[in-house]
Amino acid sequence: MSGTNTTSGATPTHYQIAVGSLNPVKIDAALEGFRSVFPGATFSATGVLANPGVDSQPFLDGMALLGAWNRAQHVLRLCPDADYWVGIQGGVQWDPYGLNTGEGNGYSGQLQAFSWVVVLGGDRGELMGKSRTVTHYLPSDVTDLMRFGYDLGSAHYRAHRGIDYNPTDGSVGLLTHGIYGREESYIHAIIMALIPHRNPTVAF
Ligand SMILES: O=c1[nH]c(=O)c2ncn([C@@H]3O[C@H](COP(=O)(O)OP(=O)(O)OP(=O)(O)O)[C@@H](O)[C@H]3O)c2[nH]1
Repeated sequence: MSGTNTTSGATPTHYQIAVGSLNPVKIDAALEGFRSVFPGATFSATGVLANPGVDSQPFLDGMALLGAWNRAQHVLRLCPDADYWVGIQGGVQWDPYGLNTGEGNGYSGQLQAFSWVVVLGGDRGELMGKSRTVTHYLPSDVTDLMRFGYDLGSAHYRAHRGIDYNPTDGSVGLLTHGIYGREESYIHAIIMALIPHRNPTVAF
């Protein structure tokens, strides 16, 4: 923590956020999320290469959560002087519900896409908040490519021959025609993951 707490016009408290990624979308989203939850403070965010410890495109909800947690833990070790440590990990999962087939077989053949966010705080990262972004379903051509090992970004790029695919907006930005971008999805999940930090006397 590198500022002074204030009640009367003095410098607002400044906090350092360490984000376990070099991806500017994730770093900017973390900054924006913290600023909206703690409007009386100032923040700066640094991206650090962190090891997710899972596949680059995990195919399971729990593995994406583990990736986000591993990133946050790694950046905590790399940047112990920061005030908050953030891990964000994208993932996909086969939709387990099968409603589109009507067969009740528990498997729809559709892929869901989402990301997990983990935010650590406290003196040694002992306070944890986590949340998942919104979920969207992937087109079948993208899904087919992912069956063959393409990650989400590359599958979109190949399915659309690069046209319209912009990694900053991501899959969600392309499919919503820009109404809802990747950064926005991360910001909303950061805000949710900050609930325990915003309510530090409440047990979760
Ligand atoms: O959360 C997402 N929302 C989207 O709309 C989206 N569109 C594409 N991707 C891709 O999902 C993969 C794993 O994501 P990811 O968390 O590993 O991110 P990343 O590889 O971009 O960054 P990083 O690993 O350097 O931190 C990467 O291939 C991303 O390009 C998205 N992820």
